[in-house]
Amino acid sequence: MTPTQAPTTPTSVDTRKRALVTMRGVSKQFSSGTLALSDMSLTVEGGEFVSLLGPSGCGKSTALRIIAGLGDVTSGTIDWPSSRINSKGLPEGDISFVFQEPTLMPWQTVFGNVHLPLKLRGISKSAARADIMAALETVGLKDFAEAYPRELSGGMKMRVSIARALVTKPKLLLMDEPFAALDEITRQKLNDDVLRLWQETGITVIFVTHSVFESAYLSNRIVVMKARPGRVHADFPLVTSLERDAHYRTSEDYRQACEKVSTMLIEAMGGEEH
Ligand SMILES: Nc1ncnc2c1ncn2[C@@H]1O[C@H](COP(=O)(O)OP(=O)(O)OP(=O)(O)O)[C@@H](O)[C@H]1O
Repeated sequence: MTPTQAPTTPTSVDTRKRALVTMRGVSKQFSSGTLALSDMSLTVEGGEFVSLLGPSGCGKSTALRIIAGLGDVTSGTIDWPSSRINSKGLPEGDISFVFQEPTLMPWQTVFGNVHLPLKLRGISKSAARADIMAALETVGLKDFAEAYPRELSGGMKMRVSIARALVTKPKLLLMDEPFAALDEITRQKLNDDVLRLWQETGITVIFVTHSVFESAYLSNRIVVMKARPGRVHADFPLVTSLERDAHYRTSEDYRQACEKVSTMLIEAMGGEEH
């Protein structure tokens, strides 16, 4: 993947697939007493790119972690209708998580960092080499395999983190504000990278962001959550016949998409502009 090429139109991807994951009436109360989610229901279909937005603290990360099996529900269910379930109650085939911080091991090279998920499964570096190099090529970092994290920019570190998430060839990629700490130009480049990745692999993406602009650029579906306790406030597709590229950012379709997301977000916050 070359970061300078513009991705083709996401709407050309066939999203009329079966439900991949369904949250039904999910509530989550932490031991501190905080009710983070209340009766949240959401179905994500295979091949979708869903952005999850909402007021700060409305439970976006909690929802993502619950989908990833990183936290229990207090009530409700998470179903994987089109997958076989393993002994941990998770679907066979991988779910990968990309966090806001790249969380790389500083003492390991880029290659070693991307190897980690395969190493944890007992796969040696030599056996994993082809998959690691393919993941690095996907994010445009093939030539940096032997570099250490300290030698990389913030955007490159995030690319390594994405490569590490992709190396297991997951069917679901969960991204929790992955680009929030990056400068605007790097963020836009990584947006294009992720779009291209989504189109090339057919992976399903659930992407948490605070950015109306980012969600309107990336997604083919937007889910806006209400203020805590979180649940779905608005859920709508974003359809355009345009390529998502620099021209799209100045188009009427994009302006309308931003306006709609923004309006729903203000509604979800209780109707006031913050
Ligand atoms: N481990 C935890 N223990 C107790 N409370 C928690 C825990 N994790 C999150 N919370 C609380 O649950 C609520 C939802 O948090 P969460 O991080 O899911 O929200 P968010 O929408 O992702 O927030 P932000 O947009 O600010 O990142 C918050 O009030 C938070 O303080």
